[in-house]
Amino acid sequence: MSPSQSTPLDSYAMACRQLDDAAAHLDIDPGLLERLRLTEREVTVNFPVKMDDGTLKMFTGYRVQHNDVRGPFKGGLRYHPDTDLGEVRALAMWMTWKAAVVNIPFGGAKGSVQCNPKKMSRGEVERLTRRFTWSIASIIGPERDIPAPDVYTGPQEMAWIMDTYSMIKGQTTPGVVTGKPLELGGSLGRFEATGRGVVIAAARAARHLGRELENMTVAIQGSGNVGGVAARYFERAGAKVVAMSDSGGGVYNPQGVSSAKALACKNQYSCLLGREVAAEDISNEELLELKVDLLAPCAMEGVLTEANAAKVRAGLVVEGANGPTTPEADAILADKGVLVVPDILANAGGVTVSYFEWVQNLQNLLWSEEQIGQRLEEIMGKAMDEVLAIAGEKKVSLRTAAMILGVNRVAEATKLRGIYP
Ligand SMILES: NC(=O)c1ccc[n+]([C@@H]2O[C@H](COP(=O)([O-])OP(=O)(O)OC[C@H]3O[C@@H](n4cnc5c(N)ncnc54)[C@H](O)[C@@H]3O)[C@@H](O)[C@H]2O)c1
Repeated sequence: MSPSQSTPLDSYAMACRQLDDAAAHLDIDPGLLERLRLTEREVTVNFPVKMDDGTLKMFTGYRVQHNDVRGPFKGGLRYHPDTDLGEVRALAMWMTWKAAVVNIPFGGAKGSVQCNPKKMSRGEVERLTRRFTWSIASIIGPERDIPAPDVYTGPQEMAWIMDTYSMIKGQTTPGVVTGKPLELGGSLGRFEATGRGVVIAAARAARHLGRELENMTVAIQGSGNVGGVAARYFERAGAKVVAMSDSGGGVYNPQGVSSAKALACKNQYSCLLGREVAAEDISNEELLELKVDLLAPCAMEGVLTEANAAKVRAGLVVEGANGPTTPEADAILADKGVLVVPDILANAGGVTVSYFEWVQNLQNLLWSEEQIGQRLEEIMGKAMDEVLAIAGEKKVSLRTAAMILGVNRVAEATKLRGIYP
């Protein structure tokens, strides 16, 4: 497998390009660089699910394990009709660097199933989740590879994974997944962790620009786990959320959009409606080009591209989503003087509190919400400081600086371990 063989959706090529940009600042042996570029294991499974109407339907799922040199593989599980192996490879690689940037002893992995859960019943999603878990059970486990929620999966899917895995093993094994419901060993603060971390990163970045979040205007793409929670925390920090969106489009009001109302609307109608939240309806494309202080893409990858980056009017972009900015867009934004806080730093709150959840599961401990919040602030704050220092010293973007920090940690750990057998 090489970057040139990656799929037309160029997430993996994009991830490799970011790796090369960082490697240019590091003294890495070419063989080692090749090792870091390649994934360690890629599993594709085709599996049957009995649908509600009695028919049998085949689904395809992936689990890609990029690197476990610093600790067990770790990464989310996505349910999406457009997912493919190239996307999952990239997402797995980004997980490796992300865990290293926040200095947490995990490697990187990712999984996905090609499906549209919005068009499936709860029973169908449960059967799909359980059969997929069964199909990959031999390569996951609390000391091996620990999935977590990602796009269109959440605590309920994690509960089914935990239950299926526990049944296979003959013993209750909460540590096999993170992002579980609290009743099953989930951690306080895990649901909020990624969105909360986005706001911690945004606050530090704003301060770096000589500003505070208070009164800053914010546009958020995506109002799921990451975007929805980030909106609440931005409001708590005194920022004014003026636009939010989901896959169907967005809403905008320069005087502010109440995140509580927007999320209630989404709950009731499964979409955002301007008339319900006293705002104007806008498209996702328009949201990205709004005149705001801060733009937080919190949905899918590849939304800021060569085609629209020049039209971004925000001075600060904080990436809640993984891979929302292509390398071409990165260059355009840098030229315009837009500060981009990269995904592997900005959304690392999720993996950080996942680590807390895993540690609590392995030790049968329960930490308080206060402990979790405090440790999250410390870890995210330290990573932000380290990345800002590298960016200043080497005169590189925050993305390249974060990659330098993460890749170097993985490279050093790899050298120390050596090759066996
Ligand atoms: N959940 C986590 O802990 C976590 C951690 C780190 C990074 N991420 C990343 O954050 C992003 C969002 O994940 P999530 O967990 O919030 O998922 P989610 O399923 O909870 O929410 C996804 C949101 O994106 C919207 N969306 C989907 N397709 C869209 C499109 N084409 N245009 C605009 N909006 C669209 C959906 O309507 C929804 O509001 C993904 O890139 C994911 O990999 C998630």
